[in-house]
Amino acid sequence: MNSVLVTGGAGYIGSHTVQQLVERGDRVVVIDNLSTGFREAVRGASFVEGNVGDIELVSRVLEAHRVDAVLHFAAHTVVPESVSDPLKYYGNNTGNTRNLLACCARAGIDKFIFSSTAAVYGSTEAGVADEDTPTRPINPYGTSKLMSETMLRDWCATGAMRHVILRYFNVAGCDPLGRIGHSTPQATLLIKVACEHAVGKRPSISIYGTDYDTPDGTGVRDFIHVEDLAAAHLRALDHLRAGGDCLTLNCGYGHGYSVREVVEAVARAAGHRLNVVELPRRPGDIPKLIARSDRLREALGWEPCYDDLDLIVRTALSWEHRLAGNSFRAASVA
Ligand SMILES: NC(=O)c1ccc[n+]([C@@H]2O[C@H](COP(=O)([O-])OP(=O)(O)OC[C@H]3O[C@@H](n4cnc5c(N)ncnc54)[C@H](O)[C@@H]3O)[C@@H](O)[C@H]2O)c1
Ligand SMILES: O=c1ccn([C@@H]2O[C@H](COP(=O)(O)OP(=O)(O)O[C@H]3O[C@H](CO)[C@H](O)[C@H](O)[C@H]3O)[C@@H](O)[C@H]2O)c(=O)[nH]1
Repeated sequence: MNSVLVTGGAGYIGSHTVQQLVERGDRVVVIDNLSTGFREAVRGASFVEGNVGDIELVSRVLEAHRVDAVLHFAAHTVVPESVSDPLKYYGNNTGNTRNLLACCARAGIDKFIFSSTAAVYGSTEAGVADEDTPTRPINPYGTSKLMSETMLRDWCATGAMRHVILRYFNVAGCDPLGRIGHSTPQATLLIKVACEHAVGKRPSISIYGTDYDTPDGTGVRDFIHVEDLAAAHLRALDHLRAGGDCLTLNCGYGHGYSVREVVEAVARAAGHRLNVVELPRRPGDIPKLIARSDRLREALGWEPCYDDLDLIVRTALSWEHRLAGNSFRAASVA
């Protein structure tokens, strides 16, 4: 039986996808250097610790596990860090993706699913993006991902490979059964940070900017539950295995919530007030970004199961309690 290679499978989104693949009976091998991932998050799959840019190592794994498709999650993901250290991002996100593609070429692998980001769009006029919206990233993280997209399309144009590029919007929430979650150290993402405050790991939650041209003055984002996003990867894999064409797809629900609404949802889930500090806008933030995600639904037959802010927040908070060693309602959050 062939295997799927999942790079970055010990990380937040990769581990949820590995779990779904394993649960439905796919054979999976993970390569992860554990720079931000966790060995114990990889359950039921083979695990190889190493760098996805290491051509010899990756080539050995592709051959030994008879890999027929690659899901490429491994990357650095912190936007402000990409501004202060852009070469780190071009090296890991773009350079290492090039090496991985070279290994696939050598091994004759013809199916590739790539973790891209809504950050490739930058600031859009109406705060909404479909896949044909011009890509104008405003930070090196977004550019490093866009460069990988271009490289992948160019390689696929030779006929050697077919791809699905998934552009994730704001990913949040955790496995509703509490087996794995979002453990990234020094997290900066809103729902994770707010939940860390709710369990007492941080003294407050900051709202960056209350003067945007949005209904309540705070930023608006399209939050997608990690389980729905993982499910989109499985459908993308099936699409490629069935001989489907190359696709670029937004991954979001098509509607958004404001930062203030998110903070209120976390307070509701926690059952107590939060210490909210209102601060000026965070440099580089855009007011609003919502996905048009009709193409994902039409091309892959994907339908969300967790499109509910309170549910997203409850699963995230439940995991945060587990990390903090508190008792929690893991099995009942869904
Ligand atoms: N979290 C989000 O909201 C979001 C949004 C858009 C896109 N993405 C993309 O999704 C993917 C996964 O992100 P995540 O949130 O799960 O982050 P994460 O940091 O939890 O996962 C990344 C994983 O890749 C591993 N890794 C990094 N560089 C590696 C290398 N050179 N070799 C081997 N392993 C390496 C890390 O150890 C980690 O396990 C990334 O490509 C990211 O750019 C995430
Ligand atoms: O402590 C916080 C954290 C965030 N925010 C606000 O919450 C919103 C969302 O911010 P996040 O940092 O959670 O997410 P971003 O929208 O900045 O970016 C995320 O989603 C992008 C896609 O849209 C990229 O994929 C990127 O990798 C990922 O960091 C923004 O208005 C931000 O200012 C706060 O007010 N306080």
